[in-house]
Amino acid sequence: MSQQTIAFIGTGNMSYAIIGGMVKNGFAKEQIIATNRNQEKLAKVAADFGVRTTADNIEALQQADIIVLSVKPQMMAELAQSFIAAGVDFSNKVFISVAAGITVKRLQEMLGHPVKMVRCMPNTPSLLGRGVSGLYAEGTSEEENQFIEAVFNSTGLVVWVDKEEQINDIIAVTGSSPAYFFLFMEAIEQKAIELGFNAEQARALVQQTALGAAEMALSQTDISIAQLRANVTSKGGTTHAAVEHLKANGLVENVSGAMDACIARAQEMEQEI
Ligand SMILES: NC(=O)C1=CN([C@@H]2O[C@H](COP(=O)(O)OP(=O)(O)OC[C@H]3O[C@@H](n4cnc5c(N)ncnc54)[C@H](O)[C@@H]3O)[C@@H](O)[C@H]2O)C=CC1
Ligand SMILES: O=C(O)[C@@H]1CCC=N1
Repeated sequence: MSQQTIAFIGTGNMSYAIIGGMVKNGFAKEQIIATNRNQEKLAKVAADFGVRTTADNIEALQQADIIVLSVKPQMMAELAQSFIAAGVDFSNKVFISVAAGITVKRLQEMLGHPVKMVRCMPNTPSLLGRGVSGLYAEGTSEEENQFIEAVFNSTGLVVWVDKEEQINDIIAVTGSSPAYFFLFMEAIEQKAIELGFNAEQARALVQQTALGAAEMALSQTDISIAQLRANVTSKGGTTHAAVEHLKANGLVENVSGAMDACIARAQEMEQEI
């Protein structure tokens, strides 16, 4: 299994990050094929990682044992159709879809076969080896799952889920959530500028504080996140005033509502695509 060839079809942001992690973690470059319609993007992947590249999806499909479907959800049906039209026997290959909002059943319908299918929900910090990937498998062997786990371990933390619908929960908790943190950072950055810091200072201040807070959580897992917050919050002090304002204005309920909206959108996409 370790010598399997893996093809990334539609190597954009997400697959670029996964390939980067694999190469850094000792997967053979010859084992990895990246495709894209866009030659510039392909040239970047080739230059950065030295993996095999091609604009021909069918060539990659033929040569690989594992196919990572990594185009936008709305492009998936057209891609699957082109696989069928090429007349390649792919019924024994393992497919991994990183697309949000397309079920295994729907992917199999698109491909016209009950192929072995893994759904993966990664996130963009995978680029730095700090990602989280949720995995759900149907029809794969233990050996295949181990290989796939090793692939995604090279980009960060891996969590398997037993039920497919939990992939939508993973989207809310880790797939989309880097954007929630970025929004919070943007809000602090914007206010810092309003307070008179220049743009460069505001960016430096917010990113260093976010990194410091994340590293404190990472390095002190024996202390709850609530306690880490309490440790900043002096009784009757400034942090207390700020945190109470956020709470009174519904921050916690808002985050919960945002995550529900994320899951609802994934479910809606399952009906649309
Ligand atoms: N960006 C994110 O944070 C996450 C994205 N995803 C999923 O990953 C998938 C890809 O997302 P991104 O990488 O952000 O998108 P992206 O747009 O950066 O990458 C997709 C790439 O596919 C190429 N492409 C489109 N059709 C093609 C075709 N027929 N043949 C070859 N190449 C083709 C495009 O040129 C593009 O570079 C989506 O399905 C999304 O749901 C999953 C988790 C997180
Ligand atoms: O926004 C999206 O639909 C994708 C899935 C998770 C992150 N980006």
